Amino acid sequence: MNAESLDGRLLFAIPKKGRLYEKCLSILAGADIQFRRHQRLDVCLSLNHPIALVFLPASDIPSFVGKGNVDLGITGHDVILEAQMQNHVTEVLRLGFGKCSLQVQAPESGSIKTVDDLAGKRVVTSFEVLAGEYFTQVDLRNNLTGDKKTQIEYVGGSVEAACALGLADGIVDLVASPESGDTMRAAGLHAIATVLETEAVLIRSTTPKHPTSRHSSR
Ligand SMILES: Nc1ncnc2c1ncn2[C@@H]1O[C@H](COP(=O)(O)OP(=O)(O)OP(=O)(O)O)[C@@H](O)[C@H]1O
Ligand SMILES: O=P(O)(O)OC[C@H]1O[C@H](OP(=O)(O)OP(=O)(O)O)[C@H](O)[C@@H]1O
Repeated sequence: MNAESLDGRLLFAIPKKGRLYEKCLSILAGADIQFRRHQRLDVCLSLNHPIALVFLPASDIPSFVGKGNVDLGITGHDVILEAQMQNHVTEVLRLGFGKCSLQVQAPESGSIKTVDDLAGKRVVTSFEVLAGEYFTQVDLRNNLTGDKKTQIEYVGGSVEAACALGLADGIVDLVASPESGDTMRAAGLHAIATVLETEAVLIRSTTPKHPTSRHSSR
């Protein structure tokens, strides 16, 4: 595949794996967007529409869309805020799946019952921007400055293991809503605050990079 084969096509980013993947495939099927995904190839041309599907990590989609490298995408509202791309993408439609809450959690058996109990301690998360913003406010109201401030540490996954392993006093992680919380409970954690509610959204670039050029040959 080369750049010319994308000429005249709408580029549509889809999460390549994970929690949103299967639902996205259902949406494509429901819209009769037909494609054949070859093994190891992350760009596929639709067989019946002037569309190219680009399979990307959910966390990269806000930046690809926000910078105008692709035209449309599906990802989580949480991921857009974490990537700090909210001023560069427009959320066109809420999709009603991928619903979950980003929550502050602590060991159920311990003494931490509120976020103020966690202030100045160690928090592990994959959402270091959102957790950082949240605990900046917590630190301010607890008058914590300098090296007294809450320490936010990034991990790429399996966040809920951090407390049991002695890496953290609390975590910030996603909990499915309204249903599950199974991962949190299995790790002996309980939620003490909600940072935000999120779901999957359809996004487009607020300022498309090439508003006409790629589609000019149509
Ligand atoms: N348990 C869940 N229930 C519903 N939606 C979820 C859940 N966990 C995550 N999501 C949504 O799906 C998005 C992608 O999360 P997922 O865990 O699938 O990441 P991933 O694509 O596997 O990437 P990574 O490799 O970084 O974990 C999240 O940002 C969130 O919007
Ligand atoms: O409320 P629950 O139904 O238990 O879902 C919550 C879990 O789902 C997500 O992780 P995921 O399973 O996608 O894997 P990850 O931890 O590797 O990101 C999230 O990070 C939690 O761990």
